[in-house]
Amino acid sequence: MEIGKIIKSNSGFYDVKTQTGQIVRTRARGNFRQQKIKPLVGDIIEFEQDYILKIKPRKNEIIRPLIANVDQALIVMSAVQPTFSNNLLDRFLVNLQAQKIKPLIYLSKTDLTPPTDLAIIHQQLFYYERFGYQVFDQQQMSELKIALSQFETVVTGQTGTGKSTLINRLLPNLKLKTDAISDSLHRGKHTTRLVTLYPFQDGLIADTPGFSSLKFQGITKELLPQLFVDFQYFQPFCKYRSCLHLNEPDCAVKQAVHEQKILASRYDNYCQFQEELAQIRPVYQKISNKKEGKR
Ligand SMILES: Nc1nc2c(ncn2[C@@H]2O[C@H](COP(=O)(O)OP(=O)(O)OP(=O)(O)O)[C@@H](O)[C@H]2O)c(=O)[nH]1
Ligand SMILES: [Zn+2]
Repeated sequence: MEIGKIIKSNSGFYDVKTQTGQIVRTRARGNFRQQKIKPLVGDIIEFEQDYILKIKPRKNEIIRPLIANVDQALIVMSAVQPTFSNNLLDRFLVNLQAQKIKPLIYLSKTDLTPPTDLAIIHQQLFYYERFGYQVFDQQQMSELKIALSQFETVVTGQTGTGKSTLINRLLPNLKLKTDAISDSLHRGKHTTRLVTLYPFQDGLIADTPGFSSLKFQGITKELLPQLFVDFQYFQPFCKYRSCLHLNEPDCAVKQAVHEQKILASRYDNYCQFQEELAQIRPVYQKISNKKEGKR
């Protein structure tokens, strides 16, 4: 029996990276299908003679793309084309943290950005760094490589920000490595979005399809404040323990915004996200009303 990690799947075949770094191809036995369990890219498995015996419990499972056991996500934000958006960045941060995935930030296209615009973006990103987020750009490729070298990382970001460009820089031989299973097989009519984990040093990297919008998943209005890491420093000083930092009196978070200790855009984005969450709430209310009616 051997242990490995699925790095690619196609039509019932799974390419597995073993503990010694070899890539071998396996299949799932019928009993997985009977149990309606589908091995996912990222799964840690026990296998024997080309067959998967057991899938280890997953740390997490993300849907787009379908992938398991993600440690961290590298958010590729372009400075221009598309224009840098702190709103989108905050959206990514909140969503990733809700899924217990550590976010890292990469700023692309700095070479295309006028110096004054770039300075404004750097100033904003400096704020994020102060609150513990790692930020990289083309100047910090070696630091980025270290941050990626031990983990399973998904590269995410808006369409056209430069995810593939970055991955190609990190993995110049990628073309060779993707040949394990022919990519042409992936282009069937009914295929779900398939994903591949590319070995990078002792870690693995996955490219993800670009997003144009990002909806909140599994986030409630009570959880949202906890996902704003900078708010955590001030929250204990709010009058109410359950303060949502909206209309409550004596709110330390709002005071910190006023004193410019919290970036104004962070608070604006927070309020906007709360509004968005409030709009999807009636669905939950309907369900709970029904339940009450039954009692
Ligand atoms: N000048 C410059 N161009 C870049 C940089 N990064 C990406 N590009 C260009 O931006 C365009 C989009 O880059 P991609 O790497 O395809 O972007 P992507 O995020 O993978 O896009 P999707 O696959 O649509 O999600 C390409 O024309 C790249 O050459 C950069 O740092 N500097
Ligand atoms: Zn408050």
